[in-house]
Amino acid sequence: MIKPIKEIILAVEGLTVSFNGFKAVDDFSMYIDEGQIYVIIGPNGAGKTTVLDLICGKTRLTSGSIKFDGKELSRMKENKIVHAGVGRKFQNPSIYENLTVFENLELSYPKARTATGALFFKRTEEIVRAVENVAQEIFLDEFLHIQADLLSHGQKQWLEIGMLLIQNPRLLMLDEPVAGMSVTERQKTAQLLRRIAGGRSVLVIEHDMQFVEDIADHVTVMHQGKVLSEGSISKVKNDPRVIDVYLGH
Ligand SMILES: Nc1ncnc2c1ncn2[C@@H]1O[C@H](COP(=O)(O)OP(=O)(O)OP(=O)(O)O)[C@@H](O)[C@H]1O
Repeated sequence: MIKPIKEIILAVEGLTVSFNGFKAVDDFSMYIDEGQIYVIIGPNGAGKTTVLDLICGKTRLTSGSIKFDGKELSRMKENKIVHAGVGRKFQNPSIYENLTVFENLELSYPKARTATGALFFKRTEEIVRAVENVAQEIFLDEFLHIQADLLSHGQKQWLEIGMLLIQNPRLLMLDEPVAGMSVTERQKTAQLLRRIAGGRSVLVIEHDMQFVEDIADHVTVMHQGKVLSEGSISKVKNDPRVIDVYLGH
């Protein structure tokens, strides 16, 4: 059987940003396929988080282009980028600690957040079903009515992933999703991301190499704002330049 050619969902080309003359990201390019888990690794200060900031519109590029599903993102406002289908999770979970898991997910459901949606908001069958489905995906179906501050650190991270999933993004960007998690939680997160990636693309920044091995379809190593090496995990792991600047430390 001929393998179908995957569509590119995100094309980043020649991405450059300067902060007072310092190029944090320097002529960086990457292409993410539909359904792919794409991982960026590299030493501290390599420019990884800045790449996510540029894609989600938090930081404006100096030059280059960011095309998502054919649309140029670099001139769009942050909320328009979210609407276009790009979801981003930051390093620290930003959940509503005093609300339940159910309420956190419900609030993130797109229809519950529009101006009219908020005024005439009713807990419809559709919302309840969406919340329950996502809760099951993120291993929190038995915690729906627990207040979020009572969750473990790992469960809070999953809840925030769920709050993005319920918005049905086509590209999900996660900055160090397993930092501070137990080994079991890391394994479950890998399982979760593999399942998510069936229907959408996932861009992950991570330092935990075991986790990277468990999830990555493609690895790009960044160093000083540029691509140092890329390809399969086994290729980059054995690249002497990667060992020299990152893995050997
Ligand atoms: N808004 C900004 N203004 C000035 N310098 C910045 C800004 N954002 C990032 N930088 C600098 O750009 C460089 C890249 O930072 P970035 O956070 O992207 O690295 P990183 O690869 O994500 O590192 P880490 O693994 O530590 O998170 C750093 O030297 C940082 O100090």
